Amino acid sequence: GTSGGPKRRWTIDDFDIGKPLGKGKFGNVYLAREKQSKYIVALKVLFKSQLQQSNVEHQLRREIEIQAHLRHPNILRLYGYFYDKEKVYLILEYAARGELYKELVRCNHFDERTSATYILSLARALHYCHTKHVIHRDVKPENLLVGLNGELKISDFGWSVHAPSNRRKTLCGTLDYLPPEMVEGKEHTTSVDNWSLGVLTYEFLFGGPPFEAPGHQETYRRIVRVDIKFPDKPAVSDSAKAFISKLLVKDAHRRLPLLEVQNDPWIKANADPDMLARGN
Ligand SMILES: Clc1ccc(CN2CCN(c3c(Br)cnc4[nH]c(-c5ccc(CN6CCOCC6)cc5)nc34)CC2)cc1
Repeated sequence: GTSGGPKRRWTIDDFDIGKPLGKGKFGNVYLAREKQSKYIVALKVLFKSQLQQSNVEHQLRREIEIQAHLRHPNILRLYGYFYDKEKVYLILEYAARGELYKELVRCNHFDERTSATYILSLARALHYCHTKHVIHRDVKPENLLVGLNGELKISDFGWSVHAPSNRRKTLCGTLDYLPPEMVEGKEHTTSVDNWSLGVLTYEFLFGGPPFEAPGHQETYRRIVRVDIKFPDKPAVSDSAKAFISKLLVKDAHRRLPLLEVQNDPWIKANADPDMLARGN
C-alpha cells in the first residue's frame, strides 16, 4: 500500500481513473487505481477556481494537514495530495460500501445493536482525534462512510479545527448537529463532538435529527433549549434514550466523556464486540 512511504510527488498520470463515486460543490470523487501498486483509492478532484470563489482554500489546507496525520481504523485515511494548474487532488482511502446516510435513508432507521456498534466505534475515533486536540465539528451521516467489513469511517475533516476554538462555522450547512455553544457563537472545545454523537445516536434510532424544524430560527431555539422529544415510533428502549440524554446536555462539561461511552449500560448491552474487534 502507500502507508508511510517516502513523500513522493504524485501526478494524475500515476493513476487510472475509474467511475465517479459522487459529485460535490467543489469537484468530484473518482474511484482510481495507482498504476504501480494497483492500489485502489478514492481520488477527490477539486477545482481551484471554485475553492477560491468560496474562499475555502485555508479550510482545505487544514483538512489536508489534519487528516494526513490521523491514523485510526474508523477514520478515512488521506494518503497524499497533489495539484496542477486548475485542480487539487486528494488521494483518499476507498470505503467499499459507500456513504452511511444512503443506507440510513434506505432502511429509515437502524436497530439498537447496529446503532450502538456504530456509536461506540465513532466514540473511539473521536476520542483518538481529541487526544490530538482535533475537533471534527461536523459529525453527521453525510460524513460517514462504510468500509468493506461494515466498519464506519469518519471522513471530511473540512470543518475540523484544533481545540479550543471560537472559529465561526459559517452556517452554510444544517444547524442540526451543532451544540448550543456553537449556534451561540461561543468558545467551544472537543465536547462539541460529544454533543454531535448524541444527535447521531438519535438520528440512527429515529431516522431524523432531534432538533429538526422548518426554519433555522426554530432549529436554533430547539437546540439552545435542548428541546428533545422522543417519538413513540419506532419503539426505542429507555436505556437508549438515557444514553442520548447523557450526551445532549447544554453544559459542555457535563456531557458523557467519550471514554465513558463503552461503559454505558445501553452500549454494553447492544454494541457487537466481534464487529468492533474487526478493527471497527
Ligand atoms: Cl468534492 C466531493 C464530491 C463528492 C462528495 C460525496 N462523496 C464523498 C465520499 N466519497 C467516497 C470517498 Br471520499 C471514499 N470512498 C468512497 N466509497 C464510495 C462509494 C463506494 C461504493 C458505492 C456503491 N454503492 C455502495 C452501497 O451499495 C450500493 C452501491 C458508492 C460510493 N464513495 C466514497 C464519494 C463522494 C464529497 C465531496
